Amino acid sequence: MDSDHQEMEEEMMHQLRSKATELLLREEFKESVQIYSKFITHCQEKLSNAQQTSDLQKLNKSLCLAFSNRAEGRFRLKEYAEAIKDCDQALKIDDTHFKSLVCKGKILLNLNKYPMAYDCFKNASTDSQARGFSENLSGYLDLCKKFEIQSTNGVVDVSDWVLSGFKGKVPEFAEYVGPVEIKKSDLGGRGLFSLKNMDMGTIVLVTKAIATERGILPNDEDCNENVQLVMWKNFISKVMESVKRCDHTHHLIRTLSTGEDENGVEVPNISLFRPETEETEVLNEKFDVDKILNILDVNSMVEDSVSSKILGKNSGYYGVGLWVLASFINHSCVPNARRIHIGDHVIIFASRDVKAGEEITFAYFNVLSPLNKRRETLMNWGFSCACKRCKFEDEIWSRQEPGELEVALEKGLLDMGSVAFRLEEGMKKWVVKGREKGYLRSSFWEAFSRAFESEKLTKRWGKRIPAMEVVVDSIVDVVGSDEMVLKVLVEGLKRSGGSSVGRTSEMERVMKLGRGVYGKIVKRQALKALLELGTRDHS
Ligand SMILES: C[S@@+](CC[C@H](N)C(=O)[O-])C[C@H]1O[C@@H](n2cnc3c(N)ncnc32)[C@H](O)[C@@H]1O
Repeated sequence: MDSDHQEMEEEMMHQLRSKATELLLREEFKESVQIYSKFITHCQEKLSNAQQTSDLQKLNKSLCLAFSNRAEGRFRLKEYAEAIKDCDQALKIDDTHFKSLVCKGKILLNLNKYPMAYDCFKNASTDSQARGFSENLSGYLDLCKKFEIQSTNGVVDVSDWVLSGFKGKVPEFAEYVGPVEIKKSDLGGRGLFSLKNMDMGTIVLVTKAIATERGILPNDEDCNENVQLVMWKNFISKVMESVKRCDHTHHLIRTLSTGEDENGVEVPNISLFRPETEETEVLNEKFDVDKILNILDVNSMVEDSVSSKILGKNSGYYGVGLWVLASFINHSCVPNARRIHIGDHVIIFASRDVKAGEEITFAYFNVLSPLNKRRETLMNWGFSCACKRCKFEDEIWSRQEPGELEVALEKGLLDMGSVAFRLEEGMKKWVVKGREKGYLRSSFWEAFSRAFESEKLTKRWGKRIPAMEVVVDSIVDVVGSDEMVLKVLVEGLKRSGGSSVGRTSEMERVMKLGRGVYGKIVKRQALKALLELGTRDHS
């Protein structure tokens, strides 16, 4: 090659490298990655023809840096698998390359590979460049350790964030999969089952969304619908992007139900979802848009009311997302778990004591409502509920009176104390006993709550219907803790004043219920703050 040609080529490589770096700094990652790819191809060609050791060294150095920078660009584009490959290429040239070690650490942290990420940051920290590094390496090392512990014991504590009034960065969590397995469920398709006894508030799993879309909904109903539609479209695009970017995400999403042939579906092994599991390479799974749309239809979740109304968010807030493992949890009108959304994570926890072998379920909607109302709501979900409460109530509703009471409740035909009283009398006649009383009291909770909240109704019906504590305990025993029940209890406690002995036990009941509503994510003081916010917000 003549020297003119060589000079021209060197100039062209110099231009490419400068442009790619400039684009990276300007955070135009897609374009930067494209130009780095061109540069890398040229560099590799030159390398294969290079003879002199000094040329080889110079080219290898440039190539190493280019791989490392392309990895950074791909990392920022969330193309994690490709970004890791680039880091490995750079580290093959120089196994102590500082930038590549840090970048690989950050990618592994995002992929929930905490011990491997720790090793990368540890190796990087021994490099002389570590001292001048703007990002805090020891912070990353601490985070890896913290997440590793969290991913094994499932302990999450957001007390400081709650007590600060939700100021600062929204907490981040490690992925955690508790003692659970996926099995066929009597409710429909597959479900998540507990392998151990868990007490109220115990965290079952913590998992990050594949994608979310959030916004504030306007008050106007028509506008509101349009905004929701746009958000839904954006959400779908985000999911599709994630699927295209990552084969593993695609593979996980494809394990979810499309709503068809629920009984013929495969039961995936829970280890597929554990953060410590090595990802097996899944190649060439067909990208089927219709299938993914069906999956999103069945499995997307709207962020629930407690999280959206209380945890530092505005009213009118609306969030939709896809959390893959949580999507295996079936609905039940006798749920034993609840969810709370913080940032992109969903935390699932027991809302009452759960026995080993029990299916973990949560309520997809408000189950403190009567049978026909629940059925109406379920029409939007496209399935009919096969839970034991629905089966039991189906039989009870075959009599005339429960249906009439439901209409009276809905249309306000009777005063609410009267509805509660008639229900209690009816339960004697229909020989409803034990926990099943809790089913029906849950169905007519609105009548009870309004009777307990009104001085006039309490005066009139107080002696003829069971005490608030009795009703609350029987409801919590079957449907777990619920924020609406909690609110009535807290308000009652505030109203009553009562003797200090009585107050202590009532306070304990409130705190226990609070544990079931918020889970073990906060210590006592922060739980009290949440209880205060919860009652203010729902009033
Ligand atoms: C988010 S998925 C839950 C996991 C699903 N069973 C699976 O196998 O992937 C929701 C679907 O599960 C089924 N399902 C959930 N709860 C149910 C219930 N209580 N009764 C009947 N089917 C239920 C319905 O088909 C529903 O569309």
